[in-house]
Amino acid sequence: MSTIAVVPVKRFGDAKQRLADHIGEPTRKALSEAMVTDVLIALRRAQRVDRVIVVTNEPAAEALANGYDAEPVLDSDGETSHSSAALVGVRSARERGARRVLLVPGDCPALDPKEVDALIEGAGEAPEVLVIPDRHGTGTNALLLSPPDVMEPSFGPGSAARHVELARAAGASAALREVPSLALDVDTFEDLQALRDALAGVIGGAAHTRGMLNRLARR
Ligand SMILES: Nc1nc2c(ncn2[C@@H]2O[C@H](COP(=O)(O)OP(=O)(O)OP(=O)(O)O)[C@@H](O)[C@H]2O)c(=O)[nH]1
Ligand SMILES: C=C(OP(=O)(O)O)C(=O)O
Repeated sequence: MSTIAVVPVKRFGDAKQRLADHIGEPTRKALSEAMVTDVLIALRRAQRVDRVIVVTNEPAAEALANGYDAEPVLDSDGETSHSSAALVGVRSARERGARRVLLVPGDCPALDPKEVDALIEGAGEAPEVLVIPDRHGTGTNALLLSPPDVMEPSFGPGSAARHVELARAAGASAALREVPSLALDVDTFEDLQALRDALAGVIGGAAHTRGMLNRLARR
């Protein structure tokens, strides 16, 4: 069954506003770029992901997509939200024959290709939605949608429980699946610390983000 990963990426100049009190704009841009790079490298290594689509209006992210075997797709004008960018990607994935879509954020750089493969291998029969929560258990970091249009994503606070409800309302089976490397998105300065601690415990992966974290630690 063809699985396409969809990675929405905001313009780097607008991204990571919740880090603005701690990190200046040039470094935030560089960090965003490093994280997207690591996500694309991990997805390229995942054997169960047939194709990767990056939804973005950011020229640097478009270039990264081209460089890492992904396909850039333009977001709508004004990049209205994570959920609407995800929908743009789902539509493109369906046009390319996807039977399943994995929505992955560009700010989960610890992403482990083996965990991605295990998630996809463990998926059941469609219609099904698997919700991968953040480390707090309340937000959603990834969604595995089978078929891709089984429901519309609804990211934002409290989205893990909401996604389960929406899936069930659409007549699909729905479950939360904890995927450790997908729990670590970077929204806040505390998330950066949690990521740093987690990466210290594993060898390999997230090379670009590790470099940025080292730079930040030296400041
Ligand atoms: N293409 C696109 N991607 C988005 C949009 N909003 C969020 N994203 C992406 O969705 C993923 C999760 O986004 P957030 O966790 O909200 O990150 P963020 O918007 O950079 O962070 P804040 O500015 O602090 O809200 C990241 O990969 C973002 O780049 C959007 O409007 N368009
Ligand atoms: C990360 C989430 O949403 P947003 O990208 O809108 O912050 C979420 O739903 O947990």
